Amino acid sequence: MRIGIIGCGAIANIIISNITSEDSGIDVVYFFDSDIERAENLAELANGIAVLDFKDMLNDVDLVLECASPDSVKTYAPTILEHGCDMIIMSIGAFMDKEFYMKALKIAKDNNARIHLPSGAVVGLDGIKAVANFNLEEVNLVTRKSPKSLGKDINTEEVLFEGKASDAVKKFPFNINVAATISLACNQDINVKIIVDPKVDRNVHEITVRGDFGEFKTTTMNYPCSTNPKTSMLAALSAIKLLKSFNETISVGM
Ligand SMILES: NC(=O)C1=CN([C@@H]2O[C@H](COP(=O)(O)OP(=O)(O)OC[C@H]3O[C@@H](n4cnc5c(N)ncnc54)[C@H](OP(=O)(O)O)[C@@H]3O)[C@@H](O)[C@H]2O)C=CC1
Ligand SMILES: O=C([O-])CC(=O)C(=O)O
Repeated sequence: MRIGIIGCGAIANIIISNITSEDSGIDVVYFFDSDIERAENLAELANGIAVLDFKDMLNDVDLVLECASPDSVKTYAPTILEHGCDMIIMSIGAFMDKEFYMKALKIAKDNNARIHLPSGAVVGLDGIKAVANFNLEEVNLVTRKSPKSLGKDINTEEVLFEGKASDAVKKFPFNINVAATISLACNQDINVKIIVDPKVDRNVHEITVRGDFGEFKTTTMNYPCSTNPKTSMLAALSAIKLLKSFNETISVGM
């Protein structure tokens, strides 16, 4: 499978450093970034090709992996899907815009393309998907990050946001894509609290789900990426696992 990457930052660098075509059947060939130097550096590392225009990769890839920004999804995904290329999208917050979601869905269906949204920086999506249609009374996400991760200069704990996921992704587009992933998995605009906490050095996501099935809670205490503290390492690792799973005969879990 031939892949092109859009966005050559923290997630892309972890993916390239941890995936080989021998163990995955994946060839990451093209690299695009608004900063061409970043695309060139990563292309050099991966023995690939940096492109000045994302369209230059579309005739030669099976799948485009977006790890750039929610705006980039809205700008590039329609053209990519029209080409019949599959996509993995990390900036999942873009899909909380219902109109855009429906548009992307239609283009993908019309062009026989698939859109994959990895579990990213949280655990528990398997369970959330399983119980989604069984009368959920409560789905909550509490995210706790350091001032560095949230770009704040404060030394006391503070609730920065309390509300719905659809608002959270607008106010914190680079910190709370996981709220969109959970919302899409259970088909609800979930409740989100974002806390800046000087006592933590992890990106912590606590999910609580309650309904007819019972209740579960998951806590993910992520190490942030060294080059981008907003982003957890697990986000990149989940994309790597998803890429490798395309080549599996037996798949375990969801
Ligand atoms: N689903 C999940 O669980 C998670 C999702 N994410 C999301 O994944 C995305 C990538 O994260 P990460 O690798 O840490 O981000 P980085 O900021 O480290 O890298 C993103 C790169 O993409 C570039 N870029 C941004 N917008 C565009 C655009 N429109 N066209 C071309 N290049 C662009 C950036 O350039 P510049 O810096 O100049 O903007 C930067 O070089 C982010 O949107 C992030 O919020 C992150 C963590 C978890
Ligand atoms: O990586 C994380 O911990 C979560 C994150 O930034 C996001 O969901 O956008």
